[in-house]
Amino acid sequence: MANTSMTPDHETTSDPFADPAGSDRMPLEAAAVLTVDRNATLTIGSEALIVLDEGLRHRRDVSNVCGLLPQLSKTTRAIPFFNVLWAELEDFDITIHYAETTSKKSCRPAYIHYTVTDKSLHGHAKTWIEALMDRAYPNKVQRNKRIKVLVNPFGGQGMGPKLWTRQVEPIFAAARCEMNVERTAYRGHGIEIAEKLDIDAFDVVACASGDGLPHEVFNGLSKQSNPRRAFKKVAVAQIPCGTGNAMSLNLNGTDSPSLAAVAIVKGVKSSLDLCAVTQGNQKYFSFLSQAVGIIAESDLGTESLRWMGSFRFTWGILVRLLGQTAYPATVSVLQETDDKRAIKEAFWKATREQHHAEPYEDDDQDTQLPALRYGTVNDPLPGEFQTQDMPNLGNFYVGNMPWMSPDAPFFAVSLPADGRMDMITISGQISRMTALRMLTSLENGNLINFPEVTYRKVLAYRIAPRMRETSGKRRIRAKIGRWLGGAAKQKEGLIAMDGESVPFEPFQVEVMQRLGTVLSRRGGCYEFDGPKGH
Ligand SMILES: Nc1ncnc2c1ncn2[C@@H]1O[C@H](COP(=O)(O)OP(=O)(O)OP(=O)(O)O)[C@@H](O)[C@H]1O
Repeated sequence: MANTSMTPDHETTSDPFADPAGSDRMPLEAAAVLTVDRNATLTIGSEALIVLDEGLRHRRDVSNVCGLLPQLSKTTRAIPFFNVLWAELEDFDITIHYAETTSKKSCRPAYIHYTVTDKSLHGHAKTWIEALMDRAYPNKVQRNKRIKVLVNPFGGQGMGPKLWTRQVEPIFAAARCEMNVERTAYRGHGIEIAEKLDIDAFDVVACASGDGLPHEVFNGLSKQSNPRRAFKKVAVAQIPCGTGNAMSLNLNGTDSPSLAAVAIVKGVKSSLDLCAVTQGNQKYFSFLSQAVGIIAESDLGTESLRWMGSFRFTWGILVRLLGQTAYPATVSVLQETDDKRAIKEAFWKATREQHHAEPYEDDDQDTQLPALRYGTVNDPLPGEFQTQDMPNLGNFYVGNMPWMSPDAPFFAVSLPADGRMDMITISGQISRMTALRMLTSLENGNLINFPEVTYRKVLAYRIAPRMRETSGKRRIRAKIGRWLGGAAKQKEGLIAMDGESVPFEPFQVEVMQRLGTVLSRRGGCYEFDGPKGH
């Protein structure tokens, strides 16, 4: 309970604790408590806003303090500052909007309304509201974000528009965000919208979709006349409404649309490495992952299992692991290290330092995209690349974020802006027992600790996948696997780029450090805290 004896004196202009900068704002200690009337006190605590309302004990009608009290006997409530969406004073009326937690996976907007009865408290109430807003929106968090919202009407199981209207829009509105909403009408529409976006009119593009639409938005921004500035100016965010919601899991820390909405409102602008991909004559950007082999098939080859939701991905892997499928390829890599101990140490160090990191700076003077340092997939292979033929490759997976789906943090030591991609390769010939152990350890981020897993930090790579040979037993196993795994018979192998299918052809990738901008809940780091084991 708050110490209500701290109630400060009324408004004063000669406060001994006054801000030395000469602002007329009262220091926090003085502003911490506001007695609204005889019974109600609002206190700015260290972690939360504490509401004491003794009057409610005697009141039958509590509807005007929506969401304040689950039971009449309870007269106090702590609202984390993170959940405070907006606070304002109009004449003598205080309204505090906040996100009320309704379950582990959802919240809804609620508000508290009080009238300041002691008129002489007006000045203090104003200062108090400002102090509360400073706590609710610390330094690096922008208020009143101007958000371009893209809604994919077919995202996930077609629930996108409903989730947006019911769970997200009311939270953005309560937080006084400006919104401009547009439904995507066809594949590639997100690219066009982002390409033509007035980057001075918006701070954020939020995609109510799976990971496909954010991928399109990054690529649309790259086509702006001043792409470097577009990337810096506009943060890309995801409102998780798809089947693959990795971006939101990693940056908002949730795949719940309502909780993600609060994370976006409170999101801190942060840099993100982007991967420049060349394939054939195409050039585009990938923000999340590139997969050849088992993961691509588990992601793209399980369309008929959409009813399983995100579990279809895990199921797809499981079935294929049991089939010991190999996906042959030639892989050329410019790697920084494959020393797992060094990789983990660098991760912990970066994570510790993140707490003292400088705020995001938009000081990039360049206007155009950085040139490709290693050429395209059509150029001769750069001398620094090390080439390996991998006839028994089972899993080739490159990621830029830890979680690829809920409970699947494949890239446990991935960092958002280290200028490195995390590359995992696993042989297709590991025993089924080991494969199962890997799958069950995945949740804790311990895949990296398996000796059978090669985990590298890389700057660039090229991969030329080949069709796999299927004969005898393998063909039968593949058939059973396809049937169980929900895959149609396909002539070619599959490559997944941010979860979307691209042609089964060689491609080359290089990382462009800090090129993209996103919103992150804690600022500059992902929500996964690293491998749980060691
Ligand atoms: N109106 C539309 N009609 C058809 N396709 C669309 C439409 N709007 C968006 N798309 C496309 O749908 C693709 C997938 O989008 P998104 O990721 O939002 O959905 P999803 O169902 O969750 O997919 P995933 O399973 O890849 O996560 C994107 O490539 C996007 O271009």
